[in-house]
Amino acid sequence: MRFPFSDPRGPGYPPTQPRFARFTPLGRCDRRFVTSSLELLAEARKAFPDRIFRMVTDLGEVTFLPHQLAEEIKNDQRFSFTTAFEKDFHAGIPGFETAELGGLENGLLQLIARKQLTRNLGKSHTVPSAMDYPKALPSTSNHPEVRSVNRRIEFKLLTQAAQVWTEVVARDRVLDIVARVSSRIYLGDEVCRNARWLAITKLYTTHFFTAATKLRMYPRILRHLVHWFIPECKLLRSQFNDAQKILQPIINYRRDLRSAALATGEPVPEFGDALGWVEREATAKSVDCNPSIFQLLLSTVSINTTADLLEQCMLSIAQHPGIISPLREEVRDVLRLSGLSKSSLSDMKLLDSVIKESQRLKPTSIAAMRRRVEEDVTLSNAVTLKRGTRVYVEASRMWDPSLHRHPEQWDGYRFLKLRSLPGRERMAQLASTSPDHLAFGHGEHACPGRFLAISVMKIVLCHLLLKYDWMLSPGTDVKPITNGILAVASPTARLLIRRRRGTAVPGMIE
Ligand code: HEM
Repeated sequence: MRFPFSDPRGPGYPPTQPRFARFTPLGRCDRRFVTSSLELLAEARKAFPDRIFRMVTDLGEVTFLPHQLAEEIKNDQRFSFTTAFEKDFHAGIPGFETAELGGLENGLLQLIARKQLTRNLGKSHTVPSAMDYPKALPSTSNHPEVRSVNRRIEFKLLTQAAQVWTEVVARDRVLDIVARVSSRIYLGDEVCRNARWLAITKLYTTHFFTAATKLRMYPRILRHLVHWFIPECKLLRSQFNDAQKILQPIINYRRDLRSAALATGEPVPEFGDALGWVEREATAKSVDCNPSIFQLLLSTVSINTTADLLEQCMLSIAQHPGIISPLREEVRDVLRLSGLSKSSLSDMKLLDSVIKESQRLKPTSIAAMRRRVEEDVTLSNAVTLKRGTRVYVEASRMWDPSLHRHPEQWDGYRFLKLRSLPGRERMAQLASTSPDHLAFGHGEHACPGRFLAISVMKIVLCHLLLKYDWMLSPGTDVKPITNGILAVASPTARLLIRRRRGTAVPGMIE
């Protein structure tokens, strides 16, 4: 496999004025003609190994810390994730309401992600739990309960059941599945099949990032005015209004039910989804929270990130078809033994390794731990970072030859093998974070939704591996795209997919 971060426009593309224009080791050097942000970061790292350097980026000037400092800053309150997010995503400007809540000051989102979403993975109102049904029921797709579960959760890549090869755009199909599954968890049965909501939840994040980037091209002082005229910002506002129109009646209905129950002394209904949890937690903490904004924020942090890694994983598997049989074998063995449950998902160690390896080569961001320095800080290497400095930590350990053998190659067994080394078992797991693997961040702000994302990805992959064959469409472009700090799986990659015969496995929904 080629190193995936090469310029998506292909070799020989003429050097352009890059988004990242120059880097300076705290003010010394200047560089101009580099073709991609990834190459520029790599050059800077080579020039200043293990040192701090600065770059001008689409976010303004950013200071990059070497991975050695990740541990030092990871829980330091003077490095704020909140203000970095607010400033980068225009909190306070209409349409960017999620950036305000994204400030995450009230901690509601972290709380829901950490406490409710992770803890309730095994309960009946969440999608993963829905897989527990078949365990307790005869494993036949004709059983009415199984059929109803099947209707509620659709893991279909193809609408038709035909066993013929059909070409699909990987991104579209994967995003579809993740949006449906996530909406089922976040909003319950009422909304998860609402086509208008699904369209919003799939597109909002892309519009959010595009609009934010466009707006950043204007001086901060003008942004409160110009956003009214930027088409992407208009689109964001209209999506926000549409989301409110869809969600508010449900929110009102639930509130009415609760008030009626309180008035009549009946038990107050509990709603086992994120819409219900956030209302309850906000009341308990006495904080204001607009549930529609909360849902959009949840979509922003979770749906595209999960779909992106899932797509990258499917593409990697398609590029290495030798891994498919061992994966199917592992999934089948685990399901036969213990059905689909939270603990059986952790027994799928090869699957875990395959996803982690796909993430290692193409994380969602080429640098990690976005923070803003809130007061002057002198680091252990005697460098002082001034208040207001925007900081990232270098993620290059994931491709470091001193850490990984042939780091440029995809090896689905890499992290499985690492598990067998004394002292490395925990670090080799997909959910673990460390300065060597920063794809979920690290420290206090490390992604609290990763346990949910991992379960969702594993469940979807179990279904896909057992029910479908897939391979790359001839000539399709699988190269990821890097845009500034972001890296996304190829948005145009096409797969050939077909339904498999005779895939019934005990403990698995047909
Ligand atoms: C494969 C999927 C995902 C990836 C790759 C991912 C990645 C990340 C990363 C890199 C961070 C920043 C960490 C840091 O700076 O130290 C983050 C933060 C966060 N993520 Fe995720 N994420 C994913 C899925 C999810 C899901 C499903 C949820 C929610 C259900 C979620 C909720 C959050 C929240 C709330 C934060 C902010 C944490 C804080 O401020 O303390 N993420 N994520």
